[in-house]
Amino acid sequence: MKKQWHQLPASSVVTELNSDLEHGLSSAEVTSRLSQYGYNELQEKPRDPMWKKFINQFKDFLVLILLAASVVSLAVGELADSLVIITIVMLNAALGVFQEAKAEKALEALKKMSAPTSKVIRDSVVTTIPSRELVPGDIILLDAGDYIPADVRIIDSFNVKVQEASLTGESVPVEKSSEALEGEPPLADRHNLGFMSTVITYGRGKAIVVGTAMNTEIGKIAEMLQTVEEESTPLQKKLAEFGKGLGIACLAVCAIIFAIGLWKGQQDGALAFSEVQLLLMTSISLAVAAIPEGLPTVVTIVLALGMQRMAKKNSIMKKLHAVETLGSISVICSDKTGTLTQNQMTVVKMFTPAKMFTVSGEGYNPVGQIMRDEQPVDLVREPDLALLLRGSVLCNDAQLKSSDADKNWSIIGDPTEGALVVAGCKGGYNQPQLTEKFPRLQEIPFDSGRKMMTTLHKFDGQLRIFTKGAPDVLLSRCTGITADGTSRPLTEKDIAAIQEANKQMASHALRVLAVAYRDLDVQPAMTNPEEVENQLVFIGLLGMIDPPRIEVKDAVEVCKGAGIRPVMITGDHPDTAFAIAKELGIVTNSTQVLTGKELDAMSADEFKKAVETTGVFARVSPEHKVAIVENLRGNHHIVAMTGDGVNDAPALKKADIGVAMGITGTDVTKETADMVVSDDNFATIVTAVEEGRVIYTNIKKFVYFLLSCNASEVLVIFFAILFGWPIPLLPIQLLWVNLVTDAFPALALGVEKKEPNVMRLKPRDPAEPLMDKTLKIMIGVQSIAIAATVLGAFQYALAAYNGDLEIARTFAFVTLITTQITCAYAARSEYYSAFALGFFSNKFLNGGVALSFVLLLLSVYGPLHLLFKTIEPGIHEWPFLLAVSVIPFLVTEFTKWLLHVSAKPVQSFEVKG
Ligand SMILES: Nc1ncnc2c1ncn2[C@@H]1O[C@H](COP(=O)(O)OP(=O)(O)OP(=O)(O)O)[C@@H](O)[C@H]1O
Ligand SMILES: [Ca+2]
Repeated sequence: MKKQWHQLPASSVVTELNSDLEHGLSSAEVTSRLSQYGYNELQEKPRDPMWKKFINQFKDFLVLILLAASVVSLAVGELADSLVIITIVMLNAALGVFQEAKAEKALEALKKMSAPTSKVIRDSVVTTIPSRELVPGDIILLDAGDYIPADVRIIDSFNVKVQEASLTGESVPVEKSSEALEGEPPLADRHNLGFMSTVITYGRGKAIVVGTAMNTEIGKIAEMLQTVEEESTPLQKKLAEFGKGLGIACLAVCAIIFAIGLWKGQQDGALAFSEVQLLLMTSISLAVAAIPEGLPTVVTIVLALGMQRMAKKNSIMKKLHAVETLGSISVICSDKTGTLTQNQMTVVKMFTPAKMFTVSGEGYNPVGQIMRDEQPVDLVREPDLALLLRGSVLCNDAQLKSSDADKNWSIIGDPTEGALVVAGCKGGYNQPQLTEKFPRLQEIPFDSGRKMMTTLHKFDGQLRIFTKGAPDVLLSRCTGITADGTSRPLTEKDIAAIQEANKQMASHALRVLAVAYRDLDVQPAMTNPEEVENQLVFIGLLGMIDPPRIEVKDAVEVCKGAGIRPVMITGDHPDTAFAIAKELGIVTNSTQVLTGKELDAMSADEFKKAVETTGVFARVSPEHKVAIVENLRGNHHIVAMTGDGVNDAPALKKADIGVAMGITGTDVTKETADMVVSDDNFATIVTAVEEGRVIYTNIKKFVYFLLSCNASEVLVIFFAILFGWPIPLLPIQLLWVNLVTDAFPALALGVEKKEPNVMRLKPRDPAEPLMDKTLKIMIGVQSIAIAATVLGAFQYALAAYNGDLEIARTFAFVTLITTQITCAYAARSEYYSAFALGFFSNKFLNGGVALSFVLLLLSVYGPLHLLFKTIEPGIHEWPFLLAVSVIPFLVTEFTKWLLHVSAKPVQSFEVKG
């Protein structure tokens, strides 16, 4: 029998799969394998087909009644009427399907955007590709924090530990190795295999893909991945509930209208069957028109469109609800490195016992000089400096690259480490040569809890480890210090001098790393960092500059104006952090800085108070981040928290909005996060908050518009019946109004541009109801104004045209549509008048209004006017019709002005701390 992957040595697996450890697969080979094996994705359940979606639209009870009623009228001979009603209902359903499909598509597109990626060797180079493009035989690199993207056979493992709970249920990470195994151990014990969708929690390694897609262990179990239902957002839930209540109220009102109508009719003598029928159809049509059943779908569309806009501005929202929450954010906790700073490190200072050196040069370009007292140094005379450079180049996973022709230097890996490689180059140490001369035997990878990294080398015929890390941590592990090429015990005086040098660099905003070494007689296991990173000999310090991002300063300013407190959280030294935070305007005073140690010493109460006034948390570990989020939330803040490292996931999960970094972030943080910032930039988060606020107010706008339009329709019929007037609008006319105004102008309001004061208001309280007092007043005023105008026009026409009902209904019909579409302009802002916003600044609204107007003309002119039972208004009627159409708009604008004047002026909020 053919041997299984775990039974073969790694090298045989590579040969078996026709791959190459160094060069990986070629593009041509990948193409052919892709067509053979297909994409590396688990199958999803197919979505509902169009026709099913269409049918679903008719699940609404009322619509069914309406259809039934039309069929009945069809039977009794009202042919044209019933057909028109049925057609309108179909159009409505089609619109519903269209909206749903649009929402679905937008969500789909976003899901693709945040798809996982893998680092793979192809055509001899390391590239990052979407994991779905992996094929068997691909050589991939494994890193802590990544998902294993397919089933793989481990080739190299540097302490790779994998959490396989999703497959085996075992929550303790398993250590992986490359050794071949005998027999048929259970999955959980196949230590040389990695399984799709499990998480690397620690270490680094290399592996070869042996199975993809449904051909993986998880694929075998899952068979078919259920499409994850997008959970409704709080707003959608609120709206759905609200809509239900509104629906019941509408039904009640329509029933009352029907009852009053019957009663009034009875008083005027017996009602004819056709009159009862009209009354019934009117009540049902009114209910159908007035119940805003499409509201949740429109909200989804607006949210999804908003997500697409945000994606163009580098923030990828992973969950719909996050778009809403963004608008309420009151604290943004941000990493320093890369988010507030450029993450373009350059070593500018070096320190070896009692000596300070400066380094010239820019960025990753390895051209520059190491100087002391303005004189270039000779490394032969500075053995400690030479060792410092070699140690920092060897204990390093970054690589320096140049795209030869234009001498554009870049690094692969961690920028901090990249800076060290560059510094090494400036001192004449070429990294590849150095690593060949002193090969790495083992390593303990960096982690932000330990704040150190260690590698073991064969160094001039002996075993030597190099450790680099945060100076304060490293120094506490040192017992010796270098002294002109040899070493001696570390003294208190040495420590003071090192700390002084460290402080000096840090206060100039430099990030400082320390390097140390230790010689060993036997090769240690390197599994327990405590045992190895000990009794070290201090070599020196390297200070590197990481300039703040320029745009962040403005973003911080915007935050403060918007009642949002920016907070820096960093693993770096407090002095470095303070220097940068001060430059960015996050803090002004060093009393606003706290360290992880200080946090540890606090009582729960002190901690809770401290988070209110602290602008910088330095030297913190991922556990501190969790505690900071918890306390801020305990103080009723809505918190956004950024993270990139393996251990940041818990903090991201705890935050109201977890923000993962697109460039430096690990798979796990991206998976946990609600939002991924693709350019790692703090300013992008602020832009997203702004967008979140805009989206929320836009939703408010169209809810307001839709409800006041629908309410006005109910009021028109209600009062007409109450006063014993003829019914001013026919069922088909009501349904048509609903179709014409609900769809286009309302949607256009959902994509309004931002109002000038969005970022000058306080964050919205998430408990605040969508329908606040202002909105309720506005809906009341506007719907009454529309209803009064329509009824006025109806009565005027009755009087002016000798009680001709058809003319009067046409007047009511035209006025209802025109008043509603002019009111859409008033709905564009709660604060600003339509005149201030300008009438042409929302082209979608203008388009929607124009379309509505064309549909209106179609229903009063030409062949359709017969179906809608309207007369064709003449040139003499239009001046009146157009003049009255602006009345409700003006009334609304006036009310807005009154409310605006009486309300507190829009202001800037001073932020504590
Ligand atoms: N590759 C590395 N090797 C050794 N030590 C490192 C390495 N990277 C960082 N350090 C040290 O560990 C400390 C903490 O690093 P960590 O990545 O947790 O936070 P940070 O990058 O400084 O800040 P932020 O949390 O804002 O990104 C650093 O200040 C530095 O002293
Ligand atoms: Ca970091």
